[in-house]
Amino acid sequence: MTKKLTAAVIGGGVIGGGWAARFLLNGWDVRIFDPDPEAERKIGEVLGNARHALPMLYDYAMPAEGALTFQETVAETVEGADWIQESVPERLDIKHKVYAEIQGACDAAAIIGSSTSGYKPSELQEGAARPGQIMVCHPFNPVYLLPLIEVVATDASDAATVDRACGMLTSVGLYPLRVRKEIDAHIADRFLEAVWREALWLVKDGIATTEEIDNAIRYGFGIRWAQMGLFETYRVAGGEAGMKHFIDQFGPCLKWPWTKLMDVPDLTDELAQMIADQSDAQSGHLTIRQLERKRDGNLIAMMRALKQQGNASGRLLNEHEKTMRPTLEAGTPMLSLRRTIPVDWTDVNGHMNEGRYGQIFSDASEEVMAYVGADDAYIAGGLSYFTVETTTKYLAETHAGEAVEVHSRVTEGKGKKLRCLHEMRRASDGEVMATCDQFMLHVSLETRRTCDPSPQVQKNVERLAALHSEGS
Ligand SMILES: NC(=O)C1=CN([C@@H]2O[C@H](COP(=O)(O)OP(=O)(O)OC[C@H]3O[C@@H](n4cnc5c(N)ncnc54)[C@H](O)[C@@H]3O)[C@@H](O)[C@H]2O)C=CC1
Ligand SMILES: C[N+](C)(C)CC(=O)CC(=O)[O-]
Repeated sequence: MTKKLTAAVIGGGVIGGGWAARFLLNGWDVRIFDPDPEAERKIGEVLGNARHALPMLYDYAMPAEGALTFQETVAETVEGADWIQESVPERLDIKHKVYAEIQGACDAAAIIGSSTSGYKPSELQEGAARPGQIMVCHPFNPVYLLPLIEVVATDASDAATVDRACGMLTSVGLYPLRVRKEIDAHIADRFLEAVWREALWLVKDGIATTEEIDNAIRYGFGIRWAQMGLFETYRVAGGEAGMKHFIDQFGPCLKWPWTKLMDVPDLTDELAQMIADQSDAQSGHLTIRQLERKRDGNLIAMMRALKQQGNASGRLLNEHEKTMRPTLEAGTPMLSLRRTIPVDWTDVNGHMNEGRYGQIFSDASEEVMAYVGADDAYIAGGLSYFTVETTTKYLAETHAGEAVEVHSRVTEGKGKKLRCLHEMRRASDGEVMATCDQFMLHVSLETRRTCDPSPQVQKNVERLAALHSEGS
């Protein structure tokens, strides 16, 4: 059995709360220290969002949540922890003080990651008892959904420890991007700063409002960036001649006055007020919590689309999900599927579309098939089952964010025939929400006609049918 891991989160604001949720929902125990008397409430709200959102990304149930505790001191928070994530305000003096407290009580083998947006790891390590223990692990908001973590180490860092840190990040569904050389603001924040600077000029110069700038991003290049990034996108934009042609064509523009480059507009009270007023006009009708929910729903739908395509962050989700696939156990009925209903499965009536029930019962039957030996390798060998008839009953409404379980029984299993009765139940109270009587026939994938299963699969199906008829 693998050891249950413990994370210590120091600073539980926007980012610390997101880290806590990411670890907790992946089954780690989490201890938090934050002197803010409101911290528990604020983290509770972030956790509420995360519990609703993160499980929707996956087609299997996530591990059981870890235990969450709030501590009174840094020392009791970090003692014995495997991972310590510092997310205190972006001030070097505060960070140094916190590292001294952390290193006075934590294990020497623990990872200390800093969420810093801009400091170099060598700056963080200055004056530390064990400098090599501290590395930048820079996340993106919301940490519970966005996978990128920029990992930046120094010559004082032990390479094996950095590798171990990256492995631990991967195990909770994150994407550690190793930054080769330390630099202010790592990689991604340099882009964000450049874009932000340009946007401030466009508002100040009266060229565009905050809403128009957001539209320029979300209706255009913002969608492209999520799937191909910058260089692959521009390679395609070069046409058949690719990147070289793109550079020949657009290279000269770099010298034209298209951007303000390093100029920073004076953030006067007047400019700050103008931006705040435009932002209020654009989004002031929604609370921050409502905007967070809207953001999370959009992110989930987009990432699930990439998951289906197996690209970018979607490929990472597919890899991570493999670690969640359960091993079925024979029972009457057998628990064939556990999952959360994603936001993109609902329809005009605000509940799960009937087509998705078909998906759920089909996924459940694939798990039963795999259990009896008709697994991926068997199918790759040219044999499988096809569904020829289903009768589905819809008994209760199913909503996005609800966790459901499918319990399956083999009600007929002879020769080419395999019949299952599936019940989809709400995980929280066991209420049966839908049933599906599914009749399948064994087929050859070469002839696309029925044929007998392999002797082993036939034996397994018969055994399961006998077991399930006893218990029914
Ligand atoms: N907000 C963002 O978009 C992002 C922020 N970051 C980085 O994450 C870090 C934290 O930023 P946010 O969460 O946005 O700030 P925040 O202001 O939301 O949270 C900071 C938290 O630290 C707590 N704190 C203050 N002194 C402390 C101490 N001595 N010990 C423990 N907790 C203490 C505060 O009470 C507060 O809850 C910064 O280094 C920032 O650069 C990284 C990625 C994105
Ligand atoms: C604005 N910011 C520098 C704090 C942004 C980040 O660090 C990353 C993010 O989530 O955008």
